[in-house]
Amino acid sequence: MSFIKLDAVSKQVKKQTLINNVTLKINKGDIATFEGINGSGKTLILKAILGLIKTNGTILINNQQINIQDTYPIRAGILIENPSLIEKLTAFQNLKLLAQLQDEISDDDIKELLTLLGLEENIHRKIKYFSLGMKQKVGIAQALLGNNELIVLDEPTNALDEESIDLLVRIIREFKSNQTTFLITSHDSNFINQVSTRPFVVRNGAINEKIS
Ligand SMILES: Nc1ncnc2c1ncn2[C@@H]1O[C@H](COP(=O)(O)OP(=O)(O)OP(=O)(O)O)[C@@H](O)[C@H]1O
Repeated sequence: MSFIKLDAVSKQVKKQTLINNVTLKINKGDIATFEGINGSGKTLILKAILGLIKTNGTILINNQQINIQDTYPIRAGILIENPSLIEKLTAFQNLKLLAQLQDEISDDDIKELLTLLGLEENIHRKIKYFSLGMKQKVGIAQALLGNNELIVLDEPTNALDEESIDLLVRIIREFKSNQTTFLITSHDSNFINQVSTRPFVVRNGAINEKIS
């Protein structure tokens, strides 16, 4: 059984086709990547899979149909577009807010994750003093926090330097070994080549498997 299954998924707004008849299957533990130019439909496809936008067609997660008003059937960590952070709180406090929604995340887990992302010196610093790349790392930490079955990262390399991208590649590979499933959009083919186990190309809202 596929973990994520899309069958003839489409979205039209004012006669414009934004998602064009997408059919695909993703297995548990896959790192599925969606590569495409600006405006090709990468973010919309992630939003559709997460049940954040209404679409035609069928989206199944663990064989359960997704509807926008329903509770999402699995635990998912999400970074879509810009990280949503409270500027007057510290990196630790921002993650703590999220951790409180789940039972089993300790303060040490939060510190460990921020350290893993290279933010150990800034754990207790307010977000308003963070650079763009540092904010992006806290956004990535939000998505990685807890025991998520699915992690969705929309353009995670935005604002990251080369060294930080290498670090992110290592972290994603490490999570993959725990059978976590990733959906990642990027226009950085070098990054995609390093992490992807299921590369897709998005063009005008349509998706094709990337042939290497
Ligand atoms: N709510 C909406 N209503 C109408 N059009 C929309 C809406 N949201 C997105 N679009 C359009 O859908 C297309 C795909 O948008 P999407 O955000 O998925 O692109 P993307 O591939 O993620 O681009 P980028 O790399 O710039 O983030 C774009 O042409 C965008 O203008």
